[in-house]
Amino acid sequence: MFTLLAADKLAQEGLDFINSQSDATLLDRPDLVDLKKEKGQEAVDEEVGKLLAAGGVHAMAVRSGIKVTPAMLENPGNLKVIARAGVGVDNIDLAAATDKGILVVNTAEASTITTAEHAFTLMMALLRKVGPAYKTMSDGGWDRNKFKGRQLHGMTVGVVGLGRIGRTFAERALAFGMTVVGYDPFVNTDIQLGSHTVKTFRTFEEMVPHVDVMSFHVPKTPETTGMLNAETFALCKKGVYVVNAARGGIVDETDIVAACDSGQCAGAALDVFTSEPPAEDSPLRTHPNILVTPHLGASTEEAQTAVSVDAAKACLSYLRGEGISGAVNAGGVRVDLTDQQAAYVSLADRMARLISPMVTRGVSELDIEICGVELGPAAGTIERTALVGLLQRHFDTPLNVINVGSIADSRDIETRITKLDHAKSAPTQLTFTIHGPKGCVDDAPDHEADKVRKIVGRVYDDLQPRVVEINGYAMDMVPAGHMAIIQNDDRPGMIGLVGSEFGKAGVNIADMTISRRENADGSGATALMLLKLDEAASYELNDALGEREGILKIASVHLPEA
Ligand SMILES: NC(=O)C1=CN([C@@H]2O[C@H](COP(=O)(O)OP(=O)(O)OC[C@H]3O[C@@H](n4cnc5c(N)ncnc54)[C@H](O)[C@@H]3O)[C@@H](O)[C@H]2O)C=CC1
Ligand SMILES: O=C(O)C(=O)COP(=O)(O)O
Repeated sequence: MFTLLAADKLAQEGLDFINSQSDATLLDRPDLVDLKKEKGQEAVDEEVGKLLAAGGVHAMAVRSGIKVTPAMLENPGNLKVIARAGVGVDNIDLAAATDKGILVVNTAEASTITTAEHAFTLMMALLRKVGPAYKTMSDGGWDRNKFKGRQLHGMTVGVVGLGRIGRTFAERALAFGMTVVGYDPFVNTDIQLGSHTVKTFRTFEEMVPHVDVMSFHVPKTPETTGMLNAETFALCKKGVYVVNAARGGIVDETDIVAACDSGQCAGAALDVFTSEPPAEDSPLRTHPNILVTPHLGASTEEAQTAVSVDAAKACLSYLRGEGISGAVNAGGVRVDLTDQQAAYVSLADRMARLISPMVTRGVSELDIEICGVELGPAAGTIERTALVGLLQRHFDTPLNVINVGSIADSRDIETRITKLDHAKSAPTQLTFTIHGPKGCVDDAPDHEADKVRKIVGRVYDDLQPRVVEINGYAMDMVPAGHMAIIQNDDRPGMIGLVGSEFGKAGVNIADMTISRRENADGSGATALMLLKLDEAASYELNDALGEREGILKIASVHLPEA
């Protein structure tokens, strides 16, 4: 049974969806938003932190009403996924979630039109002074001269951020006869919207002198924070209009008041604020040329229903292992794999775990060679699964496919993937080559092949995983259950010696494969035994065997049953 904590005010339809699922229960806590307003975020951290630590929450859905902080996620219990029922994840500490292996998803598509419509509404209302005109009338007045506005048709609007909402806004502006230009550092050409070309500028500073109105549709990042400020205002046409329905602080809140006071800015419409709600005495609330709405961009029946249902579905689908949609912090990982791809992901896990005890000197590079085009879509998943299998033995922190990428990055462990097409000589297979710390070679490798750790695996038609080579020793064994890897001198009596040590310890050997590798200098050969055991080999047994003459290395692992 999965429990979803709705930690914000989510539309009923998403909650109903959870309640309609036989494997899910709902913990609906819209009061957390009020708790934040009354007692602050720390109180929310404590309350949610307690719920999570108790272990009964598997998924959590939020909007922008509360923050998801490192303190809240200190002990996340069984929390596996956080869904942002909406777009912006700036209220979620992604690094903390990633470190704890928690998937973060958003519902990016569902509120695009609604938010673009709100930004457009703000632009129209701003230029026609709808806000102050309404206020005058509701106060009993009537003034037709004071509220003369401006016409959109013929104006140039600069769209900052040409993603989903920016483009949707731009299409509407074009329909109103505006000239649309844009700035987005990740869009490198002019863009075509219907029969119109939207000219894009290479820098924000280059664009601003050309526009009568600008509208922001960018995420809040260090680069976008304060991008419209006193300096960039000075580059604008006098009397520019500004719309911000993206995030508070992208337009500097002090500088916009000053620009509205000086007339450099003819008016601003703001839906979002650095701190929400802004202070009661904030000049943003009362400035005659500033129109404000309380973060209503995504607030329509249609969008809220869609984001709530999408968030609920995304959580359950991930928890059930059916798929990942809208992942913000799990690049490349997929669970919607074909049977064959899934079998190779499982093989990657087994190969990495099997070789892991032989990786005693550390890892600087992992080369993954994927042979077989059909495995291409699973490459990211294979990569992360392999990293988890390789590193987990050496880490106390629980690793998984979500957090392993950032942990590997933080330790400068480089992964390279080579994808190869089939050739007669190379069947569908995975090869992992693990390099020790840079500049470090095996203490005294007897063989060139021992400078690195290398393992090759395949999956046959029966979808069973097979290991077919370890460091130049050819073999064919299903890696499953309790296993021991023993490297020894290739001379008579070694099998008996190994058998008798296991016998003495009362551990039954269920299966065994032995492979011989000639020494490079022709001085003889070594062998690798791969043993399947009915139970785990104890440390004492490994130690005793390791002491015996002719035994070069021994390692044991426990893998899932096949
Ligand atoms: N007011 C509200 O209620 C809502 C606000 N939003 C805000 O709108 C933002 C945009 O949403 P979408 O269009 O769905 O996201 P998106 O990811 O489709 O588009 C964002 C665009 O910004 C661009 N960008 C990134 N850094 C930039 C920079 N330094 N300068 C210029 N462009 C830059 C990206 O390349 C991308 O094309 C969200 O991040 C969110 O903060 C979203 C929904 C509702
Ligand atoms: O989706 C977004 O990014 C929004 O800003 C909407 O926020 P909300 O869910 O209405 O609190």
